[in-house]
Amino acid sequence: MSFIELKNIYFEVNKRILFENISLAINQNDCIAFIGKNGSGKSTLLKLLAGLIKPTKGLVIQKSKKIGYVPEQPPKSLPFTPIEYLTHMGNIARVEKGLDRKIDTLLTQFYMEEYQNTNIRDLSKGNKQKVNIMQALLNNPELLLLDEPLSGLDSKAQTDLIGLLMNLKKDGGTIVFISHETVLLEKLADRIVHIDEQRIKEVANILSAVQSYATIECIVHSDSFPSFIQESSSIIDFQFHAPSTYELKVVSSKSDHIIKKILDFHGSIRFVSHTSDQPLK
Ligand SMILES: Nc1ncnc2c1ncn2[C@@H]1O[C@H](COP(=O)(O)OP(=O)(O)OP(=O)(O)O)[C@@H](O)[C@H]1O
Repeated sequence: MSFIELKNIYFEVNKRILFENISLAINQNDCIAFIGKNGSGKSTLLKLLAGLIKPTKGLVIQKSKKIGYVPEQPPKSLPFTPIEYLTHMGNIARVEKGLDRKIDTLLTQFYMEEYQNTNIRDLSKGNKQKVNIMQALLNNPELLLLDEPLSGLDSKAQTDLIGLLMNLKKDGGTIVFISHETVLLEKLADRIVHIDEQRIKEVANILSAVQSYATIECIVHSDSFPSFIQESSSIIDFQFHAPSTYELKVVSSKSDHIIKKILDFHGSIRFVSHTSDQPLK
């Protein structure tokens, strides 16, 4: 039996059909990424899995109730410190034993000890996002659902979080996440589900999900990894070649935008080609 299953789901919102007869079986220890363009329904599908919303028609069958959910928006202006907030959230999640210890461990794992008594509304976006993720881990979830977990995190925090998620996966956890970041897709996902036109389709890799992409070879001199590569959701893959030379695969329609970013970064373009890539059937 699947760990969690969507069966013949229809979902309608504001008279718009968002999903039409979709089914998806998720097994224990699967690590699945949802990809798709803005507004395709990724967050809605995650909320259906979390049981936060109900489908118009169809079934969501959950084997475990130990679900952690990381929403897209971190808490913004809560009048609590991380410790107070996590204590409230732990009580709501009915974490009965060892809540204080669990909170301490999470504060350490996320390098948040120095902010434990700072009001959440005074935290940076990245640190708010860390609190957002920590609340989902309080009850040692068997299924973790994350909506754009890397958003707002600096590259060190991103690497730390990816490490934490990889450990959860190694320990048998089941993870479903939405991310535009190729690094997370590459390191974590063993299944990629593309949401498009009210349907879902499992694809072999992220390149299979886009109709066409451009290859841009560029030279960027930088002591650290160029931030725009990391931050751009239009870059679907990259390789580092000779010193300072990068080969980027970008969504075709966004190639001009990425070329501008490279030039803004004082980089230079060596080569651009547009390829039509047929999606896998
Ligand atoms: N409760 C709601 N009320 C009205 N519209 C909604 C509701 N929930 C979702 N929608 C609409 O459904 C569509 C899909 O939204 P959703 O947030 O799931 O997309 P997404 O793929 O996660 O988008 P993004 O990549 O921009 O975050 C959007 O057009 C959104 O406005």
